[in-house]
Amino acid sequence: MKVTIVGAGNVGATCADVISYRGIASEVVLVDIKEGFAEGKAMDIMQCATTTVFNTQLSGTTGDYSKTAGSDVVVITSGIPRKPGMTREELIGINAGIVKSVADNVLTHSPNAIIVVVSNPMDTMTYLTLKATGLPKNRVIGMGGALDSSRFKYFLSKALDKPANDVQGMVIGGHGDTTMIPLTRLASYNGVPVSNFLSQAELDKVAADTMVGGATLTGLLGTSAWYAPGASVAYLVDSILNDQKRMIPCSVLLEGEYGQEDICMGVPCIIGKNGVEKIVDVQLNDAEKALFAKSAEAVRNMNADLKSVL
Ligand SMILES: NC(=O)C1=CN([C@@H]2O[C@H](COP(=O)(O)OP(=O)(O)OC[C@H]3O[C@@H](n4cnc5c(N)ncnc54)[C@H](O)[C@@H]3O)[C@@H](O)[C@H]2O)C=CC1
Ligand SMILES: O=C([O-])CC(=O)C(=O)O
Repeated sequence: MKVTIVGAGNVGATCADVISYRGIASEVVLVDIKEGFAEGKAMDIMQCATTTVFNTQLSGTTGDYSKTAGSDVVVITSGIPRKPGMTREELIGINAGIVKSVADNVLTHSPNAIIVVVSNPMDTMTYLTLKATGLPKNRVIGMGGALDSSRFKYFLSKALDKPANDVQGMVIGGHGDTTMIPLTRLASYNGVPVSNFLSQAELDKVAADTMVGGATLTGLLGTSAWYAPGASVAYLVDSILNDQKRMIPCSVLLEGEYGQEDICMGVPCIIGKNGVEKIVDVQLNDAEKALFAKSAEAVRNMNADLKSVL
């Protein structure tokens, strides 16, 4: 199975690294626009093959998309990340043009690929990719909810003082500082509702910390995060390539689901070899429905800015 990752920067290279050492794909091609950068990242990761023990074949190219031909999955991480104090939405001006041209290039050589969109503002970039390529909706998947959910579980585990892998939880809605919806009502500690252990004030703090999880890391690091983002993309790619049919919140085209039309937003999806195989309809309560509608309004306003590129 072959994966192309466009953008060999922090997130793209971390994703390639995780895919390799976990043996998720047999071949990974990194593409970047910066001369020699993807080649260098691929060589550096390949030199781990005998110490972390993997057989994945990695290569890099500066913009030669013929090397990506026949990819099963293409991950788009190309574009700029935010700096402290910025929102993801402020990246649209530069990233929209990059994502659109990259999507065209990859499809020329891999017409059957499933595309995973990572570049921010991710929900809008996913919508752009879908509209610009005309691909069926099962083949364009925005990655955000997997990451936001892993952060949610991290903050829950800290509040509970229990291992993160014993915590279940999900974040839906937009992948933005104010648009994410951590579903605290449905989160559990090994199947027991977390409200059995945490007060409403503690749960509210977990939700608030989750929503600004990316901004907090950007403030600490000076650029946005990459370890958890790269690993989250690899987790999603694994479910596609190995047909695991995991339920993962992803940004996908909604056509009436969750009361929304013509918008890509985070909802729980079954992810398998066909990409998005099913959107799972979770019964939200009235407060959650209102948050989802508000989140959709913000994402829709952002999508309106795509008029110049679409
Ligand atoms: N959806 C999500 O959950 C997350 C999204 N992101 C987003 O992912 C994107 C990448 O973030 P980082 O890897 O940290 O940035 P980075 O700056 O480390 O890497 C981006 C790479 O894209 C390359 N690039 C730019 N234009 C290109 C083009 N036309 N073709 C090929 N390569 C091109 C750059 O040369 C650079 O190496 C950002 O937009 C960031 O906001 C980051 C983390 C999580
Ligand atoms: O915060 C950012 O800009 C990058 C991102 O999407 C995340 O880490 O969640």
